[in-house]
Amino acid sequence: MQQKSWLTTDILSQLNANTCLLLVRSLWEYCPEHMFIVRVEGPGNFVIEAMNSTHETTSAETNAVIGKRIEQSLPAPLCHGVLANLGRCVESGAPVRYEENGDYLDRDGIYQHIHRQTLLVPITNTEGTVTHLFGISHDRAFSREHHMLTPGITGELERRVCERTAELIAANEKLAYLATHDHLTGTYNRRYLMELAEQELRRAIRYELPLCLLMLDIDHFKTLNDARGHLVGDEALRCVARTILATVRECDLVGRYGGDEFLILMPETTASGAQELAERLRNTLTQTSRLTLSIGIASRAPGDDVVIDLIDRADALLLQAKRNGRNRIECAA
Ligand SMILES: Nc1nc2c(ncn2[C@@H]2O[C@H](COP(=O)(O)OP(=O)(O)OP(=O)(O)O)[C@@H](O)[C@H]2O)c(=O)[nH]1
Repeated sequence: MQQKSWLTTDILSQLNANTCLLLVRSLWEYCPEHMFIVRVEGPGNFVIEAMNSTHETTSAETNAVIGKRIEQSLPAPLCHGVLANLGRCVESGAPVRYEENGDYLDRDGIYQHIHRQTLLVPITNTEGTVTHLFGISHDRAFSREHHMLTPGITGELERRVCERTAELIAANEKLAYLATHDHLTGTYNRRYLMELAEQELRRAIRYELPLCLLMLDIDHFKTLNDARGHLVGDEALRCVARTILATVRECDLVGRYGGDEFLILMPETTASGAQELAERLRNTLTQTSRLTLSIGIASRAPGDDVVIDLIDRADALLLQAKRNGRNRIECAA
C-alpha cells in the first residue's frame, strides 16, 4: 500500500515545483526554529543529513554535525530519548511530537538547560519506506547565559567553583614558592632573600638592634663536583641547606646566594651569638658529612645603609677564611 506523504498537502499540491522549492528554501533559511533532516540507515541508526542555521546556531556549528550520527552530535543525556522518538516515527510512519527537558554538561564543562518541543515528520520513498525524517524544534527555554538552575545543579556548580578555586589557590601558592625559593635547596632565592634582608636591616636601624650576616661557602666544592659528578654536588648543596635550616632560629633568614654560597641573616643577634651558631653549624656538618665550610661573619655597623654593605664585609671575611686554610670562621673584631 502506498503511504501518504506527510509533506504533501492539498495546498502544496496546487503549487508548481518552482514555487514549492522557493517555499521550502525560504522556510529553511528564515524560519527561526531549528529544522533538520535525518537519514534513516536502519533500526536505531540515524544520520543528520541537513540542518538549518538559526540565531542560536552558526552555520559552522551546523556544518560540523552534518554527516554525523545522532549519538555523535547530541549530548548523551538527551540522546536516548531522541533516538527512541526517531524510531517511533519510523515504525509508525506518522508524525511524532516529543519534548526534551533537562540539563547537560557541554564540552566546556558548563551546565546547559534545554527545553524544546519537536515535531518529526516521516518522508517516504515511492515504495512507502521511510527513508528520512524531517524535524522542526521549538526552543521553549534555551539560553547559554540565563537559565534557572535547579537546586541540584546549583550545588554541583558550587562544588565545581570551590574545586577550581582550591586548584587556583594551590597553583598560586606553588608559583609564589617557585618565585621566592631556590629549586635545589628549598632555601630562599637570592632576589627574595635580598628583599627580606633589606626589610630586616631597616628594622634594625630604626630600633637600633643588632643584626648579623653570615656568608658561607663549601670548601673545595669544585673538586667534589669534578671528581664525583654534579648530582653528588647537588646532594652536597642540599645537605648543607638541610643542616643550616635545622640549626638556625625560625626568625633567621636563609638563602642561596649563588653556586655553593649561602647567606644567613640573623636579626637581633650579636657577633658572638652569630659565631656560636657558625661553630655549631660547622661541627654538625663535619659530624654528618665530609663537607667543611668557610664562614665570614659581618655585624651591622653605623653607616650600613643597605644589605650589600654587610654582604661586602662578610664576603671579604669569607675570603680571609679561605686564605687562612678553610674550614674556619672569620669575624670582624
Ligand atoms: N652540583 C652543583 N654545582 C654547582 C652548582 N652551582 C655552582 N656549582 C659549582 O660550584 C663550584 C664552585 O666552586 P668554588 O666555590 O668557586 O670553588 P671551590 O672548589 O668550592 O673552592 P673553594 O671555595 O676555594 O674552597 C663550581 O664548580 C660550580 O660549577 C649547582 O647548583 N650544583
